[in-house]
Amino acid sequence: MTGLLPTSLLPRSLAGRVFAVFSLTMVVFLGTGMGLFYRYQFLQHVDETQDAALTLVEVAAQNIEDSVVIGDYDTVQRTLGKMLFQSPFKSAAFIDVAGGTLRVQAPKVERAPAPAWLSRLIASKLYEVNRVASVGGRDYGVIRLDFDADKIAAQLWALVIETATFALIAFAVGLALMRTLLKRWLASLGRLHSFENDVAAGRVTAEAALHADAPTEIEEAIRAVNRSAASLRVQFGQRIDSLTNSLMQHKSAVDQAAIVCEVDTQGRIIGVNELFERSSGFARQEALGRELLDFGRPAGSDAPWQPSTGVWNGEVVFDGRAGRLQWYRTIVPIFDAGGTLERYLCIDIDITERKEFERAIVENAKRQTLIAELGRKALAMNDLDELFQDAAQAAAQGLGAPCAALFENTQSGNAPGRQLMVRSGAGRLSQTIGLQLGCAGDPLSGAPASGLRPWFAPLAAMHGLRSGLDAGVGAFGVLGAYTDNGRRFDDDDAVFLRGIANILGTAIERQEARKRLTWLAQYDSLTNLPNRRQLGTCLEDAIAQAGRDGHRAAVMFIDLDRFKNVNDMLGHGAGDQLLVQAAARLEACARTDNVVARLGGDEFAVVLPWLEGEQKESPAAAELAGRIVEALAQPFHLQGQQLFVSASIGIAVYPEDGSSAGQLLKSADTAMYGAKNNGRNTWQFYSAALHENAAQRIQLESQLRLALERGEFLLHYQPKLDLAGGSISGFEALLRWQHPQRGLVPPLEFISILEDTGLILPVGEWVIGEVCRQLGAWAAAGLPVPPVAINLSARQLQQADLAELIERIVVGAGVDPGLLEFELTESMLMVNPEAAVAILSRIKALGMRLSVDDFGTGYSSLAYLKRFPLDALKIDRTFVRDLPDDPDDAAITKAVIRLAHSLSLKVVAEGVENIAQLRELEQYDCDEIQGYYVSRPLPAADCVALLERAEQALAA
Ligand SMILES: Nc1nc2c(ncn2[C@@H]2O[C@@H]3COP(=O)(O)O[C@H]4[C@@H](O)[C@H](n5cnc6c(=O)[nH]c(N)nc65)O[C@@H]4COP(=O)(O)O[C@H]3[C@H]2O)c(=O)[nH]1
Repeated sequence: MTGLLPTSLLPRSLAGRVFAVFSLTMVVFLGTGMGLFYRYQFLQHVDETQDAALTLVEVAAQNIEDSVVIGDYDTVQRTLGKMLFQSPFKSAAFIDVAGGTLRVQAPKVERAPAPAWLSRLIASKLYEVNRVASVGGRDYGVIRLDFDADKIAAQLWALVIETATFALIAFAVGLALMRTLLKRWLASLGRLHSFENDVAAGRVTAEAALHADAPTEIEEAIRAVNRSAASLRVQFGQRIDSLTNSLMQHKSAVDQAAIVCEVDTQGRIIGVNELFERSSGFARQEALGRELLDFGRPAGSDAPWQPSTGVWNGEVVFDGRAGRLQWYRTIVPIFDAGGTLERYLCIDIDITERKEFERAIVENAKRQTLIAELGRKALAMNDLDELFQDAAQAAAQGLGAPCAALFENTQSGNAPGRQLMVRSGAGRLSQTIGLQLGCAGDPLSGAPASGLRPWFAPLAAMHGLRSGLDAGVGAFGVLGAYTDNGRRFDDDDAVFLRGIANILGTAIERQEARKRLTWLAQYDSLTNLPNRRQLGTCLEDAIAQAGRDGHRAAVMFIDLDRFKNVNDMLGHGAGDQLLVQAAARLEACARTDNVVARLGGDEFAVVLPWLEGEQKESPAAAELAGRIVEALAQPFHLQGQQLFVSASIGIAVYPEDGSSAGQLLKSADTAMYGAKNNGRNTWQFYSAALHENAAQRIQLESQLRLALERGEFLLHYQPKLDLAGGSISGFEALLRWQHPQRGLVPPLEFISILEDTGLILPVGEWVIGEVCRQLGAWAAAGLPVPPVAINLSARQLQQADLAELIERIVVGAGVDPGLLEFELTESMLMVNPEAAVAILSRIKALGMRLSVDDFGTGYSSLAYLKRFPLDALKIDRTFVRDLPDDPDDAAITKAVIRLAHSLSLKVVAEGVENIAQLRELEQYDCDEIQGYYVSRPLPAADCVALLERAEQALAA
């Protein structure tokens, strides 16, 4: 309908619209219906009027025909008059044939006038009625009726008015009814408005009311509205719940994370959260009503917050109950719905720790810079006083203290009542340098780190200092920083001060180390004697002096004999003690102008800068050397034991034996070797011949290096005689060197060189292999194969895998291990007894025998030797040599044999050269002998005859 009618023409309300449309429809229908009705009525009325007029004129004609005939025109007139009564005619006339007209007018009737147009319309539709009055075929005249159109129109119009009035009334009643019903039906819809009001008023649970007789559509619509409202209520309820929940969580989160307070428009606190209370230390009741500015003034140069409509951000600081606090503050104005400022929300984040951390970082960086700078100075600076001054300054600066000082411990040792002296100072304490302070006990005990030490009390009183922090600078003293405001120093302060103190300590240590290094560069730390370098300088000086003055100077090279044995047996501690004692004896022997030095190891030297007399071999030098030899030959007392070491001394004289310190020392060394070769415990002046010997030794060394690969080594075998059975009980393999020029060289000339150069290891391995090979050859020749003893050197015993090496060689050669015996010296065993026991036990476990060689020349402790898995011991030939005449040797030999037997060891006497010795040893119950009396060492080939004889003896 709204498409058909412009909506602007329609009323806004539904009722109005329905009413308007209904009215319009009714008007159209009524208008159309009544129009058609009137038209029909009009036409029918015209027709009926026309017909009635015809009938009437017929009746009238019949009634008047007789009268006409008779000329009774009164009757005619009456008849016509009757006919006009209540007729639609205006007039009736009888016109006789002569044209006379009898006209009767219809009486006037008052009627409501009809519109002229209707009269005109009716007049146009009706035609006048004429009837000829004839009687008996003769026409007497014409009866004519004239219609009264106005009258007819008035009648019709009255009808129209009447029906229209009725229709209008009916229409009005219909409209009124409809309006009432519509209003009633739409009243339900109208209630939606009150529902809306309810909702608007917050009564969200209200429902739109339903009218009992409400039309179905409206009922459905209201139900739909109620359903939608219910659904919306549920949805909004959930949404509101969710929002409420979310809001609560946000609030809780904010309350957890931030310090929140609400402030009224005047800047007074009207609410605080728990965190506010906790952080500030102020209870809610205390905070409420107070100015927000009481809880935070801008930390920097920012203007303080003032109530305004803008957001304020900034850092604030205030003194909380638990200390100074720093918060980052955001103040947000809150407006009501109308845009009026309602209050402020103030959110603070506690940045105290962060600020403190930042401050600590900056502070720390400053301190690190100070420490780094001081460290750099400490490295570069040699002047400790300047460094001390810088350290005191740095301590004061880094700690923000007005003064600091370094106190030096001026009393050594642990004596009670130490003294501390102000060594350097910064600030007020810079005037107290040199001041002596009494200090009972440890300078770092007696007061808390942040307080004042008792010993500092006088200075504190003097300068009004109330607190301090100090740190020990090693054994040197104490570094302290002091304030006059009673400030408490914290751990970081202590760490910083310790850092400064450590730098000082390190610098002091470094300088001491430097001094010590300088000293060590010139002196021997063990004996405190000048070292080789210092000796060289002294000797150079002496040479220069002697050269200038034209006199002689000399240097002695002193080597302790058998020092290595002491070292090996009693350990390096004992060796060191021996060296210290020896050094003391040397100094005691030397004259004041002599310089006694230690060259290293067991080597010493004495510089004699001034030699009197013409002789090169100065009696004074000889006399000093003799004194030294004698002094060092005296027993040393170490670890409760009496030990004997002797000395071999070589003397070289300037200018004859060398023109430089190096040459002279070398000559003295050569002479010392000469003394050693002369049987040790003696001295020797340098000579060209000695030099020759030393040169020979060097030459031998290089030749020995090639001897093994050139196959220049060979073995001789010296038999051993079993005294009880009188048979050959075995051989000892003895190394020989077939020198291309010198012929057969005995081992004493080269074994020590082999040992010194380490060549003894491959050569020793070769000896074991060669003995195995020889045993195999003798066995292959069908000879009775005797056991063969092999000498092991100390260097070989130092090989941890010696037993495995021997096993490999013996197993490789396929020799019975029981045919092998190894000879070791006592001193070898004592170098590292634990390792020796382990190695020897493994060798023993392989089935080989072990014996101790040269017994009696070393430590001769049978009890000690019990620890080793030994089978036999060989009495050194020095004890056998003077048998039977020397009662001491006889007694020693007898005792050794008895003791050895008591330990189940066999005894072999070495160096038996005559029958007397043999008989004596027989009496002592000696088991076996070895010596030239039985046989000299023989080449392997010569042994065959011996073995054959033995075989024959066995056969006999
Ligand atoms: N005056 C005298 N001397 C006698 C008599 N009977 C034997 N001798 C000598 O005494 C030495 C015995 O060997 P040693 O005590 O083990 O002493 C040996 C041993 O310590 C060492 N030596 C020899 N061969 C080897 C070897 O293969 N390896 C190692 N490491 N040392 C060896 O060389 C040292 C000397 O060996 P040699 O010169 O062969 O000297 C041998 C031998 O010729 C005698 O009645 N009177």
